[in-house]
Amino acid sequence: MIRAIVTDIEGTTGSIRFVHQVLFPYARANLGDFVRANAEREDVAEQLAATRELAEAPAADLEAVIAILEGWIDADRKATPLKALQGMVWAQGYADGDFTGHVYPDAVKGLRDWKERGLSLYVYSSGSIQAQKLLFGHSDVGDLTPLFAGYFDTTTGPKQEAESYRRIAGQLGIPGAEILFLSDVVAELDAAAAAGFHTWQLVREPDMVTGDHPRASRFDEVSFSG
Ligand SMILES: CSCCC(=O)C(=O)COP(=O)(O)O
Ligand SMILES: [Mg+2]
Repeated sequence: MIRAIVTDIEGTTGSIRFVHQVLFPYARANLGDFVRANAEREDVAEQLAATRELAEAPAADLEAVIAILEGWIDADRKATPLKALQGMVWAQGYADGDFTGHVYPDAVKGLRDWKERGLSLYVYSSGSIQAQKLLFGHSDVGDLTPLFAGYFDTTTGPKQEAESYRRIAGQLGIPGAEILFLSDVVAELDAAAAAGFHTWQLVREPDMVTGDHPRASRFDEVSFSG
């Protein structure tokens, strides 16, 4: 019996294209100037220090740290300090109306239906919690944040490690066997399944790697008891 649903974002609730062709290029174009202008801000300084530590570059000056972060964007590295800074940069883009968060119409309907059925909905993305709230708060169809009971990011752990899902279940106070995890990435689904979660893979693009998880191309194809 499923009581809670935890969903990935990129490739699951929204398109990979939006993340890679809108969000990441916006961050790539604006992160340097944002960091230069806000390096003294406490939350920014904290992430710059975390970047130096993760990159094992304690003596890196500001320009060197920016170069490290830009390299991580190019490599799509899910590094927690980069994700935190990207969220801060995207805030400006959403505020200026440069873009809205892409959410598939079937995902909007599915999430609304599941919430109406009494399920608790959560997000687990490599994007920071701030970035998740921005995307759903400024979505193509308006503010979807009232749908969600909570958010998890890589501060809980990497998405491809079972321990991260055990932590999520622990924080929710719900056994993994009563939680459904949705993602497009098999390694994430494998990790969730290893923690006892139910899983469905969203296969929204051609030629995607698939595994041993039930597959759906839309949220209304996802079925479970609960
Ligand atoms: C929160 S929107 C930006 C998504 C992002 O930065 C990312 O790396 C995609 O991660 P996901 O875990 O949603 O596939
Ligand atoms: Mg994904």
